[in-house]
Formats: sequence, C-alpha cells, structure tokens
Amino acid sequence: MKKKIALSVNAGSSSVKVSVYDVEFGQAPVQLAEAQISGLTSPPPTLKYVRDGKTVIKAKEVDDNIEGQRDAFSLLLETLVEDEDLPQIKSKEDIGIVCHRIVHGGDYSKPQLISNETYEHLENLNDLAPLHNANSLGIVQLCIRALPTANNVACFDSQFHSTIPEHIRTYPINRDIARSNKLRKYGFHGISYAFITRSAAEFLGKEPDEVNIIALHLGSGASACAIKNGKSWDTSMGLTPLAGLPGATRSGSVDPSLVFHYASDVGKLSPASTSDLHISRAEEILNKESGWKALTGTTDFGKITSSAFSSSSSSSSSSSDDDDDDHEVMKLAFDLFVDRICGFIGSYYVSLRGKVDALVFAGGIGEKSPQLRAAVVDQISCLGFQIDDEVNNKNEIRNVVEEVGKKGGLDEPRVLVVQTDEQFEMARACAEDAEFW
Ligand SMILES: Nc1ncnc2c1ncn2[C@@H]1O[C@H](COP(=O)(O)OP(=O)(O)O)[C@@H](O)[C@H]1O
Ligand SMILES: CC(=O)OP(=O)(O)O
Ligand SMILES: [Mg+2]
Repeated sequence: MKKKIALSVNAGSSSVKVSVYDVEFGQAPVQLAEAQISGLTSPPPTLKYVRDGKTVIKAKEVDDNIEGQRDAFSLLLETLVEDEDLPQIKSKEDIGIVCHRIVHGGDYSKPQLISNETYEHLENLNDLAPLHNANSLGIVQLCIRALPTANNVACFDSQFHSTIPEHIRTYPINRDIARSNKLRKYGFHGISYAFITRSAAEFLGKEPDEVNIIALHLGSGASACAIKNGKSWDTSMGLTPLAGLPGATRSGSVDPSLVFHYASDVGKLSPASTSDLHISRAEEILNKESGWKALTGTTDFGKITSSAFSSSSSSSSSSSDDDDDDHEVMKLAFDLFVDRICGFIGSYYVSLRGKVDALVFAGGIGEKSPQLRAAVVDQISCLGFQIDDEVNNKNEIRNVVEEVGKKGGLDEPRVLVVQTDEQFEMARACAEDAEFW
C-alpha cells in the first residue's frame, strides 16, 4: 500500500492556497492542513492557517515583503514545516508529491509530471495567462530546489474544457493562422469546475455524466461554464483568462477595438515585461489596470458589495458627497457584474436547450456574497430559478454544497453554492495516476 504526503498549490491572481493531504494510491486524499495568503492585489495580504479542521491563524496581516505569489508560497511552506503540531511534515523531505495548479495547459489533456521538457513547453504558454502561468512556474522552480525528493505534477485549468465542441471553441478568423498559432478557446477554472460537477451531481443524487449545470466561478478572476452531461460544453474565458466576465483587475470582454482608442502606445512591449513574461501595453491595460480596481479603486468585491448596499444615498443628510460618489460607483460595478453574469446564464440556458439541473455559485465572491447571488437569481427568475432568502442570507456556508434556491417542481432548476476546492481536486487526480507515484 503506497502512501505519500501531498502538497497542492493553487496560485490564483490574488491569492496562494496550499493544502496538505495524506494520500494513498487510488484513494480520496485526507486533508491534514490548509494555509492561504489572500489579498495580494489589495495589500496588506493576510495569512490564514487551518490544521485538522481547526483555525490556527484566522487573518494575520503579513508584511510588505510579500511581493507576489512566489513569496507568498515561501511563507506558506515555512508555516507548514515549522508547525510542530503538524508531525506529518517534520522536514521538507516528508513531502512526496506537489500538485501545482497551472492555469494554461495548452493542449495537455491530463496532468503531467514536470520534467525539463514539460517545463519548457509550459514556459512557452506564459504569455497566454499573464497573471498566472509565470507565477506558478516560479513556485515550481522553488519546489524543485527546496523539495528535491518530491515529484512535481502540473494540473491544468484548461484540461476540463478539452470537451468543448469545435463550433464553440473556434474563433471566426483565418483558419490557417488559427491552427498554426493555436488560437482557440481554451477556457480556465476547469479544476474548480471538475470539483463542482462531481459535488453537485452527488448532492443531486445523479451520476456526474447525467448532470447539466450552469456554473459560476466568481473570484478575482471570474468565469461561467455550461456543463452538459458532466462535461464542459462552453465557458466564458477564451484563448486567455481575459475574455468573458470582468474581474479584480481584468476588463473581461470589451469591443476588441477599444484598446486601440484607449492609448496610443498599446502595441509596444510593456516596461513590466520580464525574461519570463512578454506583455504588451494593451494586455497590461486590460489584464492589470481594468476591472474593479479601475472602476472603483478597490479589488475587494466584499467592499464593493457593502458600499453598494450601504444607505449612504443622496437622501441621507449626514453622508458626505464623497460617500455618495463611492456608493454610486460601487453600485455601478455591482450592477454591471450582475448584468454580465446574467448575459452568460441566459446564453448557456439556451445553449443547453433549457435542460439545466442547477445553477451553481462558487469562488470567493460566489461563496461569500448573498447579495450578488440574490441579485443574479432575481434577474433570471423568468427561467424558473428562485432564491430562498432565508437560507441565502445565512451568514456562513458550512457544507461543501448548500442549496440556496427554493425547491420548486421536479423540472425546476436548483440554485446551489459549492465551496469549491481546487487543491483537493488536484490531489485527487494525482492520487489516481500511477505515473506520479
Ligand atoms: N464577503 C465577501 N463578499 C464578496 N466578495 C468577497 C467577500 N470576501 C471575499 N470576496 C472576494 O473574493 C475574491 C477572492 O476570491 P478567490 O476565489 O479566493 O480568489 P482567487 O481568484 O485569487 O483564487 C476577493 O477578490 C474578494 O473580492
Ligand atoms: C483563471 C483565473 O482567473 O484564476 P483566478 O480566479 O484564480 O485568478
Ligand atoms: Mg482562484
């Protein structure tokens, strides 16, 4: 019987989440601890640490030396190795497998053991996920050096979407150029969508290949996915994670010509480019200088929601003009997000021919914002979705899957919140593949 300690590393655009598992070949991983640093785009970043399901560190502000995902990972690794109450990791040599979330996996259709060859192949994809891939590869490099006895495995966000049919993944451009430059819809957040599909199917009492779901992964990056018979049918992100819904610093889909009217130098390489990542000003503007940050000044959707719903409207005599402006712009951002999300739901509902078992909310915003869930479901009530206000407004979602919709008739679609767990999903995939043992 083979057993290993696995570390699952999820470097998102605003956070790094690491979970530790006891894994036995072919079995479901058992979580021992999880640690995360969030708020990398709204400093100071905060550290949370949970061991054995108990919170050890709730939200400790960590200092400004955390420059990005790689620094955040170093601190997380140190936290785990130095914790005397985590005897499974007494030293770095105890870690047997590291599963890395790599957002853009190109044509890879299964997780890969990271060799020199895979690493070089992945490096070539860095420019197609400018907020993610190079950061993740930085963490891979660090692990190769710091954890020499561990197998490093790359798990891809894009893998789940390899089932998207050709007429949906094709862009209407010159076919030869599309083929030679590999220009197509890849889609992301797929590790999360795989977890969501299995969890929602189990909750609904169906096999994964029997469920049709419209899933929303709403975090710093946000996307929607139409899941047909358990497989990705369409998703809102595209060649890169920029397309579709807006995010913390991303514009989401805009008229492709917009950027040429935004500034004159957009075709030039940005000074922020490095040897690992070549990014044009156009890409920098749309990926890093747009979204909630550009519109409202904050990347924290929690702040946007509370200000949008605060009572500092013009009727309140005690509120200042600044508060009123703030309230208005936050409300604008909130309404804009609801509009874009509902646009995808409507489109996917039709694309799935109205056969939808459930709408699923997940990701930092999807899991933590009852106001957003209520506003979205209210706008799509014509499709039969209904929120249950009492359950939806409960302070905390405790179970992996919670129903926040009203259960109507047998054919009425359900509304669920899934606490997605990309780290678990990666560890599960690695536990099943003999190549990584
Ligand atoms: N109470 C809340 N209400 C709404 N949004 C929240 C709340 N708490 C956190 N968020 C949002 O969740 C986002 C983080 O989501 P997450 O999925 O963890 O991000 P990442 O994309 O880095 O993986 C933050 O940017 C923040 O805007
Ligand atoms: C793909 C993507 O945008 O991921 P995240 O939301 O974790 O930044
Ligand atoms: Mg994420």
